[in-house]
Amino acid sequence: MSKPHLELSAVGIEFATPTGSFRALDNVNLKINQGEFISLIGHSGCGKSTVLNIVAGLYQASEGGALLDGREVNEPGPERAVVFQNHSLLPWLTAYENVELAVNQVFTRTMSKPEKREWIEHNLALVHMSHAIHKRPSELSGGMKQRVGIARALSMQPQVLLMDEPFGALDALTRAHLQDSLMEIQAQLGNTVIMITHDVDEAVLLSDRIVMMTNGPAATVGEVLTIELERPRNRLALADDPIYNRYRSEVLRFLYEKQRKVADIGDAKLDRIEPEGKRAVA
Ligand SMILES: Nc1ncnc2c1ncn2[C@@H]1O[C@H](COP(=O)(O)OP(=O)(O)OP(=O)(O)O)[C@@H](O)[C@H]1O
Repeated sequence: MSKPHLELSAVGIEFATPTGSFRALDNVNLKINQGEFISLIGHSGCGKSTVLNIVAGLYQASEGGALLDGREVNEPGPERAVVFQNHSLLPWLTAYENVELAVNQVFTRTMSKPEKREWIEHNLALVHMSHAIHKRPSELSGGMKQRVGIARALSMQPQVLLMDEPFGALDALTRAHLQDSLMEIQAQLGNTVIMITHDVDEAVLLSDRIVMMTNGPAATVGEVLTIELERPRNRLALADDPIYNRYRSEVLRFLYEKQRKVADIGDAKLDRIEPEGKRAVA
C-alpha cells in the first residue's frame, strides 16, 4: 500500500492550565491521501482546532505527531496554509497587497515581478475577486474578505489547505457560494483540504471523508464516514438524494446520540438541532 500523504499518528496533547494539566487529545490517528477533502466535526471544545493547529505546526503534540510526505511537522510552513474563520487580513493593505505579502514570502526568488503580478491576479480571479483587487478589507463584505483570505492561502500553492470554520461567520447564501467556489477550486488544483465545520450539510456536501471526533477531554477520532457521492456535486440535486440524506443522518446520529452528554443539554448549539431537511449544526 502507498504511504499516506498526511498522517497523524498516536497524537496526544496536554495543555498546562492554572488548575493543572489538561489532556485535550488522546491517541488521534488519521491517514489522509493527496487531494482528499476531509471535514472534522464534533461538539464545541472537543479538540478540532487543536488537531488543525498540530498539522499547521502551531502546536506541538505531547505524544505522537503529524507527518507530511514522511517528514515530521514541527513548525508552520507555506506548504500548509491556514484559513481562519475571521479572514485575518491586514487592514491597511488592499486585497491585492494582502495576497502579494504571501506570494513574496514563498516566491521571492523564483518569480519575476510580472510573474508575481499575474499569479496574484490569477488567485484573486479563482475566488471571483477580480473586480475588487484594490479595495481594503474595510471596503469589503465578510464573504469578500473570506474570499481574499482563501486566495492568499491558495497563492502559496500549499499542498495542504487547513480551514478552521472558514464560512462560519457568513450568511447562508454567501456560505453556499463560497462552498461551491471551494469545490471548484479543489477540483481544479487537487489540494488536500482539512476543514473544521459545525455544519453537517457543509461536511457532507464538500467532503470525501468526515472525521467525527468524540467529546473531550482526551478527545479522539470516533468514527470516519466516507462520502461516496459523485463529483461535481450539486447542492440542489443532492437535497432530495436519499444517499446524501443517509450520510447526513449518520453524522447527526453520531453527534446527537453517541456523543450527547448530560452537560451538553444546555448547550446553545444543541438547541439549534432542526428536523430532517433543515440545516443542522453541531
Ligand atoms: N492553548 C491552550 N491552553 C489550554 N487549553 C487549551 C488550549 N487550546 C485549547 N485548549 C482546550 O482544549 C480543548 C479543545 O479546544 P479546541 O479549540 O481544539 O476545540 P474545538 O473543537 O476546536 O472547539 P470549537 O468547536 O468550539 O471551536 C478545549 O477544552 C480547550 O479549552
